[in-house]
Amino acid sequence: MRHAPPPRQTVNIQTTDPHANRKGLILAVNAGSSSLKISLYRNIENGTSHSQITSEPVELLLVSNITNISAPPASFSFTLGAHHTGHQVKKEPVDSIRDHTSAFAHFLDYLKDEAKIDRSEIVHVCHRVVHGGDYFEPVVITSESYDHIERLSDLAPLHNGAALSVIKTCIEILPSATSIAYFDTSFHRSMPPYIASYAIDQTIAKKRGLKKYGFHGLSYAYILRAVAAYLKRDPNTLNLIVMHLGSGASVCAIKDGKSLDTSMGLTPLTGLPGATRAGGVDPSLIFHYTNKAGRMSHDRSQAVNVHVTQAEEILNKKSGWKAITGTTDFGEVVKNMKTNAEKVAQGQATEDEAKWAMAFNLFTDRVIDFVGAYYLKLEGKVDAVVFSGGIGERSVELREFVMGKLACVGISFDKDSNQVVDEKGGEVVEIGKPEDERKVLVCRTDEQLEMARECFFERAFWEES
Ligand SMILES: Nc1ncnc2c1ncn2[C@@H]1O[C@H](COP(=O)(O)OP(=O)(O)O)[C@@H](O)[C@H]1O
Ligand SMILES: CC(=O)OP(=O)(O)O
Ligand SMILES: [Mg+2]
Repeated sequence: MRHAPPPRQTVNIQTTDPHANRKGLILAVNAGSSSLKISLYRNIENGTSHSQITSEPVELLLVSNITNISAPPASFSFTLGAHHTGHQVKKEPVDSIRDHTSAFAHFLDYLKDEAKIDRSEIVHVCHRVVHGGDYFEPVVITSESYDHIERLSDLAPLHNGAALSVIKTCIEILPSATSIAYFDTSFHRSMPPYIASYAIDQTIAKKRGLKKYGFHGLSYAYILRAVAAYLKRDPNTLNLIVMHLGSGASVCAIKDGKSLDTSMGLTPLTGLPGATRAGGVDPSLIFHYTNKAGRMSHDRSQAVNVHVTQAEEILNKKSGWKAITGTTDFGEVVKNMKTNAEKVAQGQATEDEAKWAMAFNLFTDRVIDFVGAYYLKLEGKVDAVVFSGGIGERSVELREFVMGKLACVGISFDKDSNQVVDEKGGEVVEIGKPEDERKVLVCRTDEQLEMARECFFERAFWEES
Protein backbone atom coordinates (compact mmCIF):
# COMPACT_ATOMS: atom_id res chain seq x y z
CA MET A 1 0.00 0.00 0.00
CA ARG A 2 1.39 3.41 -0.91
CA HIS A 3 0.82 6.09 1.66
CA ALA A 4 1.60 9.78 1.59
CA PRO A 5 4.95 10.14 -0.12
CA PRO A 6 7.89 10.87 2.17
CA PRO A 7 9.46 14.35 2.17
CA ARG A 8 11.80 14.89 -0.69
CA GLN A 9 14.20 17.30 0.92
CA THR A 10 17.24 15.23 0.02
CA VAL A 11 17.24 12.79 -2.83
CA ASN A 12 20.10 10.90 -4.36
CA ILE A 13 20.22 10.31 -8.05
CA GLN A 14 22.73 7.55 -8.70
CA THR A 15 25.50 8.02 -11.24
CA THR A 16 24.47 4.74 -12.75
CA ASP A 17 20.86 5.79 -13.09
CA PRO A 18 20.25 5.67 -16.83
CA HIS A 19 17.21 7.86 -16.33
CA ALA A 20 18.91 10.71 -14.49
CA ASN A 21 18.65 12.84 -17.59
CA ARG A 22 15.17 14.23 -17.05
CA LYS A 23 15.05 16.98 -19.60
CA GLY A 24 12.03 18.96 -20.68
CA LEU A 25 9.24 20.97 -19.16
CA ILE A 26 6.41 19.75 -16.93
CA LEU A 27 3.02 21.41 -17.22
CA ALA A 28 0.73 20.84 -14.23
CA VAL A 29 -2.98 21.49 -14.64
CA ASN A 30 -5.43 21.69 -11.73
CA ALA A 31 -9.07 21.76 -12.75
CA GLY A 32 -10.96 22.85 -9.61
CA SER A 33 -14.71 23.32 -9.52
CA SER A 34 -14.50 27.08 -10.08
CA SER A 35 -10.95 27.46 -11.28
CA LEU A 36 -8.19 26.27 -13.56
CA LYS A 37 -4.70 26.65 -12.14
CA ILE A 38 -1.79 25.93 -14.44
CA SER A 39 1.92 25.94 -13.63
CA LEU A 40 4.88 25.28 -15.89
CA TYR A 41 8.10 23.88 -14.43
CA ARG A 42 11.61 23.18 -15.58
CA ASN A 43 13.54 20.32 -14.00
CA ILE A 44 16.43 21.71 -12.02
CA GLU A 45 18.41 18.51 -12.44
CA ASN A 46 18.67 18.65 -16.20
CA GLY A 47 21.16 16.06 -17.31
CA THR A 48 23.05 15.86 -14.02
CA SER A 49 24.51 12.41 -13.52
CA HIS A 50 24.76 12.56 -9.73
CA SER A 51 23.39 15.16 -7.42
CA GLN A 52 21.98 15.97 -4.04
CA ILE A 53 18.72 17.79 -4.46
CA THR A 54 18.31 19.96 -1.41
CA SER A 55 15.13 21.84 -2.30
CA GLU A 56 12.48 21.47 -5.00
CA PRO A 57 13.52 19.35 -7.97
CA VAL A 58 11.56 21.63 -10.28
CA GLU A 59 11.63 25.36 -10.87
CA LEU A 60 8.46 27.35 -11.53
CA LEU A 61 8.60 29.18 -14.85
CA LEU A 62 5.10 30.61 -14.99
CA VAL A 63 1.70 30.29 -13.45
CA SER A 64 -1.78 31.06 -14.70
CA ASN A 65 -4.86 31.23 -12.52
CA ILE A 66 -8.29 31.34 -14.04
CA THR A 67 -10.96 31.83 -11.38
CA ASN A 68 -14.73 32.36 -11.28
CA ILE A 69 -15.23 29.96 -14.18
CA SER A 70 -18.59 28.97 -12.74
CA ALA A 71 -19.63 32.62 -12.18
CA PRO A 72 -18.58 34.55 -15.31
CA PRO A 73 -16.81 36.74 -16.19
CA ALA A 74 -13.86 34.56 -15.34
CA SER A 75 -10.73 36.28 -14.12
CA PHE A 76 -7.52 35.39 -15.93
CA SER A 77 -4.02 35.96 -14.60
CA PHE A 78 -0.69 35.06 -16.14
CA THR A 79 2.51 35.49 -14.16
CA LEU A 80 6.05 34.82 -15.30
CA GLY A 81 8.05 33.42 -12.38
CA ALA A 82 6.71 32.60 -8.94
CA HIS A 83 3.21 33.47 -7.69
CA HIS A 84 4.01 36.31 -5.35
CA THR A 85 7.37 37.50 -6.64
CA GLY A 86 6.91 37.00 -10.35
CA HIS A 87 6.11 39.49 -13.09
CA GLN A 88 2.39 39.59 -13.70
CA VAL A 89 1.78 39.96 -17.41
CA LYS A 90 -1.96 40.03 -17.22
CA LYS A 91 -4.90 39.99 -14.83
CA GLU A 92 -8.27 40.73 -16.35
CA PRO A 93 -11.82 39.46 -16.69
CA VAL A 94 -12.27 37.48 -19.90
CA ASP A 95 -15.78 37.11 -21.31
CA SER A 96 -14.85 34.35 -23.74
CA ILE A 97 -13.94 31.97 -20.89
CA ARG A 98 -17.11 29.97 -20.18
CA ASP A 99 -15.66 26.62 -19.12
CA HIS A 100 -12.38 24.80 -18.48
CA THR A 101 -11.80 24.12 -22.19
CA SER A 102 -11.97 27.77 -23.20
CA ALA A 103 -9.92 28.69 -20.13
CA PHE A 104 -7.17 26.31 -21.20
CA ALA A 105 -7.28 27.60 -24.80
CA HIS A 106 -6.83 31.15 -23.47
CA PHE A 107 -3.82 30.00 -21.46
CA LEU A 108 -2.24 28.33 -24.51
CA ASP A 109 -2.47 31.60 -26.44
CA TYR A 110 -0.57 33.36 -23.67
CA LEU A 111 1.99 30.60 -23.46
CA LYS A 112 2.87 31.20 -27.08
CA ASP A 113 2.49 34.99 -27.32
CA GLU A 114 3.71 36.19 -23.92
CA ALA A 115 6.04 33.52 -22.60
CA LYS A 116 7.42 32.58 -26.03
CA ILE A 117 7.52 28.96 -24.89
CA ASP A 118 7.79 26.38 -27.60
CA ARG A 119 5.05 23.86 -26.75
CA SER A 120 7.20 21.00 -28.00
CA GLU A 121 9.47 21.49 -24.96
CA ILE A 122 6.68 20.20 -22.72
CA VAL A 123 7.29 16.50 -22.15
CA HIS A 124 4.73 15.76 -19.45
CA VAL A 125 1.36 17.24 -18.61
CA CYS A 126 0.19 16.36 -15.10
CA HIS A 127 -3.56 16.60 -14.64
CA ARG A 128 -5.32 16.74 -11.29
CA VAL A 129 -8.20 14.30 -11.59
CA VAL A 130 -10.47 14.48 -8.60
CA HIS A 131 -12.00 10.98 -8.68
CA GLY A 132 -9.73 8.02 -9.36
CA GLY A 133 -12.04 5.28 -8.05
CA ASP A 134 -9.81 2.25 -7.49
CA TYR A 135 -6.87 3.83 -9.34
CA PHE A 136 -4.39 4.99 -6.73
CA GLU A 137 -1.12 5.48 -8.56
CA PRO A 138 -0.75 8.21 -11.18
CA VAL A 139 -1.53 6.81 -14.64
CA VAL A 140 -0.48 7.76 -18.13
CA ILE A 141 -3.55 8.62 -20.16
CA THR A 142 -4.39 5.85 -22.58
CA SER A 143 -7.76 5.04 -24.05
CA GLU A 144 -8.29 2.62 -21.14
CA SER A 145 -7.41 5.09 -18.36
CA TYR A 146 -9.36 7.85 -20.16
CA ASP A 147 -12.45 5.62 -20.20
CA HIS A 148 -11.97 4.78 -16.52
CA ILE A 149 -11.87 8.48 -15.60
CA GLU A 150 -14.85 9.19 -17.85
CA ARG A 151 -16.89 6.45 -16.16
CA LEU A 152 -16.17 8.12 -12.81
CA SER A 153 -17.29 11.54 -14.05
CA ASP A 154 -20.78 11.03 -12.70
CA LEU A 155 -19.24 10.71 -9.22
CA ALA A 156 -17.43 14.05 -9.51
CA PRO A 157 -19.70 16.04 -11.81
CA LEU A 158 -17.99 19.38 -11.21
CA HIS A 159 -14.52 17.98 -11.76
CA ASN A 160 -13.68 14.85 -13.77
CA GLY A 161 -15.46 16.11 -16.88
CA ALA A 162 -13.57 19.41 -16.69
CA ALA A 163 -10.25 17.60 -16.29
CA LEU A 164 -11.05 15.30 -19.21
CA SER A 165 -11.85 18.24 -21.46
CA VAL A 166 -8.38 19.65 -20.75
CA ILE A 167 -6.79 16.21 -21.21
CA LYS A 168 -8.48 15.93 -24.60
CA THR A 169 -7.12 19.31 -25.66
CA CYS A 170 -3.61 18.37 -24.52
CA ILE A 171 -3.66 15.15 -26.50
CA GLU A 172 -4.66 17.11 -29.61
CA ILE A 173 -2.47 20.18 -29.15
CA LEU A 174 0.58 18.68 -27.41
CA PRO A 175 0.86 15.32 -29.18
CA SER A 176 4.47 14.73 -28.15
CA ALA A 177 3.76 15.25 -24.42
CA THR A 178 2.60 12.45 -22.12
CA SER A 179 -0.57 13.26 -20.20
CA ILE A 180 -0.57 11.79 -16.70
CA ALA A 181 -3.51 11.75 -14.28
CA TYR A 182 -2.93 12.33 -10.56
CA PHE A 183 -5.83 11.50 -8.29
CA ASP A 184 -7.24 13.40 -5.32
CA THR A 185 -8.58 10.15 -3.93
CA SER A 186 -5.16 8.44 -3.61
CA PHE A 187 -4.18 10.13 -0.35
CA HIS A 188 -7.22 8.72 1.45
CA ARG A 189 -6.70 5.04 0.63
CA SER A 190 -5.30 4.65 4.16
CA MET A 191 -8.72 5.26 5.77
CA PRO A 192 -9.69 2.13 7.75
CA PRO A 193 -12.63 0.21 6.25
CA TYR A 194 -14.93 1.03 9.18
CA ILE A 195 -14.41 4.72 8.50
CA ALA A 196 -14.56 4.49 4.71
CA SER A 197 -17.69 2.30 4.71
CA TYR A 198 -21.29 3.42 4.80
CA ALA A 199 -23.85 1.55 6.90
CA ILE A 200 -25.57 -0.02 3.89
CA ASP A 201 -25.80 -3.52 2.40
CA GLN A 202 -22.12 -4.45 2.07
CA THR A 203 -22.63 -6.74 -0.93
CA ILE A 204 -24.11 -3.89 -2.92
CA ALA A 205 -21.56 -1.46 -1.51
CA LYS A 206 -18.65 -3.64 -2.67
CA LYS A 207 -20.18 -4.46 -6.04
CA ARG A 208 -20.77 -0.78 -6.84
CA GLY A 209 -17.83 0.78 -5.03
CA LEU A 210 -20.13 2.73 -2.70
CA LYS A 211 -17.75 3.97 -0.05
CA LYS A 212 -16.06 7.09 1.14
CA TYR A 213 -13.19 8.01 -1.19
CA GLY A 214 -12.32 11.51 0.04
CA PHE A 215 -10.86 14.32 -2.08
CA HIS A 216 -8.38 17.22 -2.04
CA GLY A 217 -5.74 14.50 -1.62
CA LEU A 218 -3.04 16.22 -3.68
CA SER A 219 -3.49 19.26 -1.50
CA TYR A 220 -3.32 17.23 1.73
CA ALA A 221 -0.18 15.43 0.51
CA TYR A 222 1.44 18.79 -0.27
CA ILE A 223 0.39 20.27 3.09
CA LEU A 224 1.68 17.27 5.03
CA ARG A 225 5.05 17.57 3.34
CA ALA A 226 5.23 21.36 3.75
CA VAL A 227 4.20 21.27 7.42
CA ALA A 228 6.67 18.45 8.15
CA ALA A 229 9.47 20.49 6.55
CA TYR A 230 8.40 23.59 8.49
CA LEU A 231 8.26 21.75 11.81
CA LYS A 232 11.41 19.76 10.94
CA ARG A 233 9.55 16.54 11.63
CA ASP A 234 9.21 13.21 9.89
CA PRO A 235 5.76 13.38 8.21
CA ASN A 236 5.05 9.82 9.31
CA THR A 237 5.01 10.97 12.94
CA LEU A 238 2.59 13.88 12.44
CA ASN A 239 -1.03 14.13 13.57
CA LEU A 240 -2.80 17.03 11.90
CA ILE A 241 -6.25 18.50 11.49
CA VAL A 242 -6.16 20.13 8.07
CA MET A 243 -8.89 22.31 6.60
CA HIS A 244 -8.83 22.76 2.83
CA LEU A 245 -11.46 25.47 2.42
CA GLY A 246 -12.14 26.75 -1.09
CA SER A 247 -15.02 26.59 -3.56
CA GLY A 248 -14.96 22.95 -2.57
CA ALA A 249 -14.15 22.50 1.11
CA SER A 250 -13.10 19.57 3.25
CA VAL A 251 -11.36 18.70 6.49
CA CYS A 252 -8.91 15.83 6.95
CA ALA A 253 -7.69 14.07 10.08
CA ILE A 254 -4.12 12.91 9.48
CA LYS A 255 -2.72 10.35 11.91
CA ASP A 256 0.93 9.33 11.69
CA GLY A 257 1.16 10.97 8.30
CA LYS A 258 -1.82 9.12 6.82
CA SER A 259 -5.40 10.07 6.14
CA LEU A 260 -7.54 8.69 8.95
CA ASP A 261 -10.77 10.40 7.97
CA THR A 262 -12.02 13.19 5.76
CA SER A 263 -15.29 15.01 5.37
CA MET A 264 -16.04 14.34 1.68
CA GLY A 265 -17.37 10.95 0.70
CA LEU A 266 -18.33 8.87 -2.33
CA THR A 267 -18.39 12.19 -4.19
CA PRO A 268 -17.08 15.67 -3.33
CA LEU A 269 -20.63 16.72 -2.47
CA THR A 270 -20.98 15.70 1.15
CA GLY A 271 -19.36 17.13 4.27
CA LEU A 272 -18.90 20.90 4.22
CA PRO A 273 -20.97 23.19 2.03
CA GLY A 274 -19.10 24.75 -0.90
CA ALA A 275 -19.63 27.71 -3.24
CA THR A 276 -22.44 25.89 -5.08
CA ARG A 277 -22.56 22.62 -3.12
CA ALA A 278 -24.96 21.82 -0.30
CA GLY A 279 -22.53 19.68 1.70
CA GLY A 280 -24.06 17.03 3.92
CA VAL A 281 -27.84 17.03 3.99
CA ASP A 282 -30.37 14.44 5.08
CA PRO A 283 -30.54 12.29 1.90
CA SER A 284 -34.35 12.40 2.08
CA LEU A 285 -34.31 16.17 1.68
CA ILE A 286 -33.97 16.07 -2.07
CA PHE A 287 -37.21 14.13 -2.55
CA HIS A 288 -39.05 16.88 -0.67
CA TYR A 289 -37.20 19.61 -2.58
CA THR A 290 -38.34 18.36 -6.00
CA ASN A 291 -40.45 15.52 -7.33
CA LYS A 292 -38.08 15.24 -10.31
CA ALA A 293 -35.04 14.29 -8.22
CA GLY A 294 -34.36 11.06 -10.12
CA ARG A 295 -34.77 12.50 -13.61
CA MET A 296 -31.67 13.18 -15.66
CA SER A 297 -30.42 16.73 -15.69
CA HIS A 298 -30.39 18.53 -19.03
CA ASP A 299 -27.37 20.60 -18.09
CA ARG A 300 -24.90 20.28 -20.94
CA SER A 301 -22.25 22.69 -19.68
CA GLN A 302 -19.62 19.95 -19.49
CA ALA A 303 -17.51 19.28 -22.56
CA VAL A 304 -17.52 15.52 -22.02
CA ASN A 305 -20.35 13.22 -21.10
CA VAL A 306 -21.44 13.64 -17.52
CA HIS A 307 -24.73 12.05 -16.58
CA VAL A 308 -26.27 13.39 -13.43
CA THR A 309 -29.74 13.51 -12.02
CA GLN A 310 -31.57 16.69 -11.20
CA ALA A 311 -30.97 15.88 -7.54
CA GLU A 312 -27.22 15.91 -8.12
CA GLU A 313 -27.41 19.06 -10.17
CA ILE A 314 -29.38 20.90 -7.48
CA LEU A 315 -27.10 19.77 -4.66
CA ASN A 316 -23.84 20.32 -6.58
CA LYS A 317 -24.57 23.42 -8.63
CA LYS A 318 -27.55 25.23 -7.17
CA SER A 319 -26.76 25.20 -3.48
CA GLY A 320 -23.96 26.36 -1.16
CA TRP A 321 -23.35 30.00 -0.25
CA LYS A 322 -24.23 30.99 -3.81
CA ALA A 323 -27.79 29.78 -3.18
CA ILE A 324 -27.97 31.62 0.14
CA THR A 325 -26.35 34.91 -0.86
CA GLY A 326 -26.11 35.03 -4.66
CA THR A 327 -22.30 35.06 -4.79
CA THR A 328 -19.77 32.24 -5.07
CA ASP A 329 -17.06 34.46 -3.58
CA PHE A 330 -16.67 33.82 0.13
CA GLY A 331 -14.64 37.03 0.39
CA GLU A 332 -17.83 38.91 -0.60
CA VAL A 333 -19.80 36.97 1.98
CA VAL A 334 -17.42 38.06 4.72
CA LYS A 335 -17.31 41.69 3.54
CA ASN A 336 -21.09 42.01 3.46
CA MET A 337 -21.48 40.23 6.76
CA LYS A 338 -19.24 42.86 8.36
CA THR A 339 -21.15 45.72 6.71
CA ASN A 340 -24.42 44.45 8.15
CA ALA A 341 -23.06 43.22 11.47
CA GLU A 342 -24.49 46.01 13.62
CA LYS A 343 -28.01 45.68 12.28
CA VAL A 344 -27.87 41.89 12.68
CA ALA A 345 -26.66 42.26 16.28
CA GLN A 346 -29.52 44.66 17.03
CA GLY A 347 -32.05 42.33 15.45
CA GLN A 348 -32.92 44.99 12.87
CA ALA A 349 -31.55 43.39 9.72
CA THR A 350 -33.80 42.49 6.81
CA GLU A 351 -33.54 38.96 5.44
CA ASP A 352 -31.41 40.34 2.62
CA GLU A 353 -29.03 41.98 5.09
CA ALA A 354 -28.92 38.95 7.38
CA LYS A 355 -28.18 36.40 4.64
CA TRP A 356 -24.42 37.09 4.71
CA ALA A 357 -24.05 36.25 8.38
CA MET A 358 -26.31 33.26 7.84
CA ALA A 359 -23.97 31.88 5.12
CA PHE A 360 -20.83 32.58 7.17
CA ASN A 361 -22.29 31.07 10.34
CA LEU A 362 -23.66 28.04 8.53
CA PHE A 363 -20.32 27.30 6.87
CA THR A 364 -18.15 27.86 9.93
CA ASP A 365 -20.57 25.84 12.06
CA ARG A 366 -20.04 22.83 9.78
CA VAL A 367 -16.28 23.40 9.78
CA ILE A 368 -16.12 23.12 13.57
CA ASP A 369 -18.35 20.03 13.49
CA PHE A 370 -15.54 18.23 11.68
CA VAL A 371 -12.67 19.87 13.54
CA GLY A 372 -14.29 18.85 16.83
CA ALA A 373 -14.95 15.30 15.66
CA TYR A 374 -11.40 14.89 14.36
CA TYR A 375 -9.92 16.26 17.57
CA LEU A 376 -11.61 13.41 19.41
CA LYS A 377 -10.74 10.88 16.70
CA LEU A 378 -7.09 11.83 17.17
CA GLU A 379 -7.62 11.60 20.96
CA GLY A 380 -6.45 15.18 21.32
CA LYS A 381 -2.97 14.26 20.05
CA VAL A 382 -2.71 17.00 17.47
CA ASP A 383 0.62 18.45 16.37
CA ALA A 384 -0.93 21.19 14.29
CA VAL A 385 -4.19 22.65 13.07
CA VAL A 386 -3.77 23.84 9.50
CA PHE A 387 -5.83 26.30 7.42
CA SER A 388 -5.57 26.12 3.67
CA GLY A 389 -7.44 26.61 0.36
CA GLY A 390 -8.63 29.98 -0.99
CA ILE A 391 -10.74 30.70 2.11
CA GLY A 392 -8.50 29.11 4.74
CA GLU A 393 -5.49 31.00 3.40
CA ARG A 394 -7.23 34.38 3.06
CA SER A 395 -10.07 34.75 5.52
CA VAL A 396 -8.89 36.32 8.77
CA GLU A 397 -12.46 36.14 10.09
CA LEU A 398 -12.97 32.44 9.41
CA ARG A 399 -9.70 31.54 11.11
CA GLU A 400 -10.58 33.74 14.06
CA PHE A 401 -13.94 32.02 14.44
CA VAL A 402 -12.54 28.48 14.28
CA MET A 403 -9.67 29.31 16.63
CA GLY A 404 -12.11 30.91 19.06
CA LYS A 405 -13.85 27.54 19.32
CA LEU A 406 -10.58 25.60 19.67
CA ALA A 407 -9.64 27.67 22.73
CA CYS A 408 -11.76 25.33 24.87
CA VAL A 409 -9.32 22.47 24.19
CA GLY A 410 -6.33 24.72 24.85
CA ILE A 411 -5.28 25.35 21.24
CA SER A 412 -4.80 29.08 21.03
CA PHE A 413 -3.80 31.52 18.35
CA ASP A 414 -2.24 34.93 18.08
CA LYS A 415 -4.75 37.52 16.86
CA ASP A 416 -2.10 39.84 15.45
CA SER A 417 -0.30 37.10 13.50
CA ASN A 418 -3.67 36.03 12.11
CA GLN A 419 -4.27 39.54 10.76
CA VAL A 420 -1.04 39.73 8.78
CA VAL A 421 -0.85 36.32 7.09
CA ASP A 422 -1.30 37.92 3.65
CA GLU A 423 1.76 40.08 4.17
CA LYS A 424 3.99 37.14 4.97
CA GLY A 425 5.76 35.07 2.34
CA GLY A 426 6.49 31.35 2.40
CA GLU A 427 4.36 28.28 2.10
CA VAL A 428 3.67 27.97 5.85
CA VAL A 429 2.78 30.86 8.17
CA GLU A 430 2.41 30.37 11.91
CA ILE A 431 -0.52 32.01 13.69
CA GLY A 432 -0.35 30.11 16.97
CA LYS A 433 1.38 31.20 20.14
CA PRO A 434 5.12 30.49 19.66
CA GLU A 435 5.38 28.79 23.05
CA ASP A 436 2.54 26.32 22.35
CA GLU A 437 3.50 22.81 21.33
CA ARG A 438 0.36 22.43 19.25
CA LYS A 439 0.89 24.67 16.26
CA VAL A 440 -1.66 26.68 14.30
CA LEU A 441 -0.56 27.13 10.71
CA VAL A 442 -1.73 28.58 7.43
CA CYS A 443 -0.37 26.60 4.48
CA ARG A 444 -0.48 27.93 0.93
CA THR A 445 -1.29 24.73 -0.79
CA ASP A 446 -0.04 23.95 -4.29
CA GLU A 447 -1.54 20.94 -6.00
CA GLN A 448 0.37 21.68 -9.22
CA LEU A 449 3.73 21.55 -7.46
CA GLU A 450 2.72 18.32 -5.74
CA MET A 451 2.09 16.73 -9.14
CA ALA A 452 5.20 18.16 -10.82
CA ARG A 453 7.39 16.96 -7.98
CA GLU A 454 5.87 13.48 -8.04
CA CYS A 455 6.30 13.43 -11.81
CA PHE A 456 9.98 14.32 -11.52
CA PHE A 457 10.62 11.50 -9.08
CA GLU A 458 8.75 8.80 -11.01
CA ARG A 459 11.37 7.08 -13.10
CA ALA A 460 8.87 5.17 -15.17
CA PHE A 461 7.57 8.39 -16.70
CA TRP A 462 11.01 9.40 -17.85
CA GLU A 463 11.73 5.98 -19.29
CA GLU A 464 8.62 6.28 -21.40
CA SER A 465 9.23 9.82 -22.60
N1 LIG B 1 -10.18 37.31 0.84
C1 LIG B 1 -10.94 36.22 0.82
N2 LIG B 1 -11.66 35.88 1.90
C2 LIG B 1 -12.43 34.78 1.90
N3 LIG B 1 -12.53 33.94 0.87
C3 LIG B 1 -11.83 34.22 -0.23
C4 LIG B 1 -11.01 35.35 -0.33
N4 LIG B 1 -10.46 35.36 -1.56
C5 LIG B 1 -10.91 34.25 -2.20
N5 LIG B 1 -11.74 33.57 -1.40
C6 LIG B 1 -12.48 32.34 -1.71
O1 LIG B 1 -11.61 31.34 -2.17
C7 LIG B 1 -12.25 30.64 -3.24
C8 LIG B 1 -11.25 29.99 -4.14
O2 LIG B 1 -10.62 28.98 -3.42
P1 LIG B 1 -9.72 27.92 -4.18
O3 LIG B 1 -9.26 26.91 -3.17
O4 LIG B 1 -8.66 28.62 -4.90
O5 LIG B 1 -10.80 27.39 -5.20
P2 LIG B 1 -11.08 26.04 -5.94
O6 LIG B 1 -11.94 25.29 -5.00
O7 LIG B 1 -11.73 26.39 -7.20
O8 LIG B 1 -9.76 25.35 -6.12
C9 LIG B 1 -13.03 31.73 -3.95
O9 LIG B 1 -14.11 31.22 -4.68
C10 LIG B 1 -13.51 32.56 -2.80
O10 LIG B 1 -14.74 32.06 -2.35
C1 LIG C 1 -12.63 18.10 -4.66
C2 LIG C 1 -12.97 19.53 -4.78
O1 LIG C 1 -14.00 19.95 -4.34
O2 LIG C 1 -12.06 20.31 -5.39
P1 LIG C 1 -12.11 21.90 -5.59
O3 LIG C 1 -12.16 22.48 -4.21
O4 LIG C 1 -10.82 22.22 -6.28
O5 LIG C 1 -13.32 22.23 -6.37
MG1 LIG D 1 -9.12 23.60 -5.51
